[in-house]
Amino acid sequence: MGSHPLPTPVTPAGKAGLAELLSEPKRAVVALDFDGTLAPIVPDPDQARAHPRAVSVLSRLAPRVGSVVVITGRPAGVAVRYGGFAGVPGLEHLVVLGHYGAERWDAVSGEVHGPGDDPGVLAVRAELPGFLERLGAWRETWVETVHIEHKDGRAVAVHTRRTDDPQAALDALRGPLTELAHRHGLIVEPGRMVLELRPPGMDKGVALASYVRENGASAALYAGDDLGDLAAFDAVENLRAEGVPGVLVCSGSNEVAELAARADIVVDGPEGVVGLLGALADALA
Ligand SMILES: O=P(O)(O)OC[C@H]1O[C@H](O[C@H]2O[C@H](CO)[C@@H](O)[C@H](O)[C@H]2O)[C@H](O)[C@@H](O)[C@@H]1O
Repeated sequence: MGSHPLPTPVTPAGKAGLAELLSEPKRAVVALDFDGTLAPIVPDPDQARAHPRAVSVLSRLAPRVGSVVVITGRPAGVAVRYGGFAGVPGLEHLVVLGHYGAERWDAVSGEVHGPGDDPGVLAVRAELPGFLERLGAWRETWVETVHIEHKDGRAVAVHTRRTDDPQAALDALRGPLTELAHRHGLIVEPGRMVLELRPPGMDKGVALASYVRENGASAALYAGDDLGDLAAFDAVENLRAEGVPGVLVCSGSNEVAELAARADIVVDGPEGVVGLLGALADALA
């Protein structure tokens, strides 16, 4: 047995979702965000790794449910690497949907499939250093410590976590980066101390709904921590309205309030998520 009891969802819809998952686990989809949910938030995005117990817990849970899928803003291959998800007994059927669902890795083939480079992203990539430089009023204060993350040719993320005042830097960058994104046909995806410029047309809600349908799932659980996960929360609520019960789990933090307000279960960050998944695996054993 794990050390965490299985929490009781606070809403009737969440209770119905968990009950369905427990009664027909082989028809359930368990969908999980990566950063902030399976992986603790760290200052350097390149140093993020799955929680030390995440892989072992997932490898216990995955054989007991219909499907486990990770849905992330990361490139799929990066999430697989930072998660340590490849070649793990028990995770032979794991799927990772990267770039908010635009890209797909599956453990069966070990291959990533997705669209190629986006011309708007390539243009932003070339323009961004000079663009930030021209915001000269900030140069001597925090712009030096803004971190640019190039996500293949599919997105560019501008991180402010390591600046002196991350929220102020984020607020100051939002307008200019939105103008830059729109000029190149992109959208701005806001997140935890990050503004990501990426192509429109896909989000975690579209990705989750189509994955649930593809698997003919009778129930879905989704766990996330950030604003990009709200679309997946919407998808679970839409699925419920269509008669597919679901559970909304918030990996809680002091940075994002929106998910906790809508969740059926709130746990304490990745440590709490791992505890919940372990309790679920125990309940299904
Ligand atoms: O969809 P996700 O898996 O949650 O990915 C969202 C973004 O996560 C990463 O940034 C966040 O995690 C970093 C590492 O802990 C942290 O430094 C940063 O402040 C967070 O915003 C990732 O770097 C982005 O590319 C993802 O889009």
